[in-house]
Amino acid sequence: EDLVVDAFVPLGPLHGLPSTHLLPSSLLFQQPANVNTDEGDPRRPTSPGGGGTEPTVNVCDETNADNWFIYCSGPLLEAVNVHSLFNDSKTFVDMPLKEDPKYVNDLFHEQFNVTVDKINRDELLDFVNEYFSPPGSELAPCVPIDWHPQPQKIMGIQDPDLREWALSLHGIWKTLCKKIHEDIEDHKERYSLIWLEHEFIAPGGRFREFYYWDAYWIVKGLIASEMYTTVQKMIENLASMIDRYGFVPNGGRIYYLKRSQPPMFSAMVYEYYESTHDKAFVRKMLPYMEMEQDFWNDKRMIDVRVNTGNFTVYQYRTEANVPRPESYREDILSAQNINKNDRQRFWRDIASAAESGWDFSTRWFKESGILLDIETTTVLPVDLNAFQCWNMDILEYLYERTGNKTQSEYYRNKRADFRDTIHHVFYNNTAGSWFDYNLRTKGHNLEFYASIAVPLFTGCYHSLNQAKSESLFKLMNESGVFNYPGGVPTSMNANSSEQWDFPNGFSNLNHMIIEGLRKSENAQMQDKAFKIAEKWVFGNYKVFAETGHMWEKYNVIGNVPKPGSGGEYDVQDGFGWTNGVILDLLITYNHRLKLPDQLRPTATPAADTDATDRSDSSSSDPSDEPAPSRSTRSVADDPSTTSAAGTVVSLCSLVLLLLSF
Ligand SMILES: OC[C@H]1O[C@H](O[C@H]2O[C@H](CO)[C@@H](O)[C@H](O)[C@H]2O)[C@H](O)[C@@H](O)[C@@H]1O
Repeated sequence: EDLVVDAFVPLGPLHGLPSTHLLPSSLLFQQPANVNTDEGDPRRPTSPGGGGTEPTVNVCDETNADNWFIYCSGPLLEAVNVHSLFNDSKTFVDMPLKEDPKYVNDLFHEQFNVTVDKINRDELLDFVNEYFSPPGSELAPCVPIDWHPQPQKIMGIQDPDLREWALSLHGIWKTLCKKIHEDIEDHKERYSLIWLEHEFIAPGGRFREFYYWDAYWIVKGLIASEMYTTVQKMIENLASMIDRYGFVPNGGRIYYLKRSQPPMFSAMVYEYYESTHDKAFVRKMLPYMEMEQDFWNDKRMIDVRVNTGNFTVYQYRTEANVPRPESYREDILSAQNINKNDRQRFWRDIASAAESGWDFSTRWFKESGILLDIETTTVLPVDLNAFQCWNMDILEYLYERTGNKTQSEYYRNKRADFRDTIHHVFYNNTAGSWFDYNLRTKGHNLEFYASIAVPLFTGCYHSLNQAKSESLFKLMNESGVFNYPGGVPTSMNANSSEQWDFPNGFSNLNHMIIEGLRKSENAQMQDKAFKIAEKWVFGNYKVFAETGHMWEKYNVIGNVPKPGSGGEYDVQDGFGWTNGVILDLLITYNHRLKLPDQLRPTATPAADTDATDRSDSSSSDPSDEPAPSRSTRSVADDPSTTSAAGTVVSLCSLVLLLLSF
């Protein structure tokens, strides 16, 4: 029954699923498009899949957005995805409305008074072109007011070629700077973008809005660029999110309103303070830091019983149990093999993985290692708890700096207790490291994930107990994760084809590992920190020299440099956290980092001599090639809209399928 009446959606390989899929009608709304959004209307949009056992919790609804029926759920969103108007599901939900949402919704219902499968695709595309503007058109480029061509710190980088490169990266802040058009403030209901007063640095590519945890590494880079006012503005933007919503959403769009991302707000305030000693600003931010703590304490804590007692820890767990609008088609397709009664749980675990920032990774999957077996809310994540431990530490420190002894002491005690909790729940004495804890298996996941190094980065262990950090180092060393030419991989799982797995290396994870080792008291670990920094910096440099871009993630294997791949969207360029990490490392090691001669711009390119990794890097799969950077185009011109040829193939498939019944 799933296959009867649908538009056909041939899609590329995704989450290890075969390459052609039909978007199953039984997962979608089974009602004419002619519904309205009034509470009392019995035909009011329900959740896709229906039939679930839980009440539907949409990612945005009438409680937090005036235009939820356009961007978060409903027949129009569904139709755009069923008919595959765009290659990337995120394109449509980022398109501003030209008229009021209710008006456009009513027009849509009038014009398409049929079930979604009967809608004519070309007419739908015309409709979208007529009533929506291109994604990103609500954002203006900007030059941050504190941008100077030659910041002192960057000019202090000793190696001339690395300094030149750092200046280029410093220049990219002007490309990634975004300012929301002023007139949007009076018409917020026409946008999925959440209004922000100040300009900000976006990650880049399809990520046009702010992203929460990305912002921490962007801030590190802005500090290297001596752009303290921009840092302040970015922090103020995030504080305004906490003020309005009680927490920082995953990103700056209304479809992110039911989930957060790793909590780095306090860490950004801390980094800003360490560079500026601006106590007045810290005093202003402390109430927001507290409010954010309330969110994580009230909404994201869970009790766990382990051998040594009962503890309460944090986990990633959103309430939303529907497909993510920015990945609507992907989530519908993935769910077709999930039992109807389990789909809401499945989508909640999907969105909870997105809250972790690790979307997606075998880290959240059962032993089978496939997305269909995702169980994010069964996992107690070591990195989140280590971040929270750091937040308590930062609160203690900043309260002390600003003269509030009582609160400082409160957080000192809280952090000391929580450090013990982390030990009891996450530390595995036999393996000598911290690991995620699984509530189903009642044990640690002993596979390597770069997240096990986060307690080292956040210093969440007794400072006198250096043996703990040394044994983590030993474990990582012995498991071979330091042996790859391009940096440390995210995991050692090579089978998932998810982006947060092998062979991808992410700059934020490599940065945390480097910083954790660098700040240790062990010379061998500090030396390893430098070696990883060299690999990461030189690998990024090579790829930049070759492609002219900084990428969201990198393939760490093989001497032929490559951007990363895998997951549900093309690798993106820009890229906020990548640039931030490189600038920070170039400043941290400004006297030590020396570009190898063969990488110098004047050098003849060296032949690739690495035979071991050649099989991976010489892949002839064209989809393996780095994706070209995207730019904003009108919808009609957008090459990402699916082709007429694709539709003909789809319709042929439909005829064949119907004949087979
Ligand atoms: O559209 C799919 C997902 O994209 C985002 O996740 C990825 O990019 C973010 C921005 O760089 C990054 O913070 C995250 O770690 C990446 O996995 C988004 O955050 C997800 O919520 C979204 O579903």
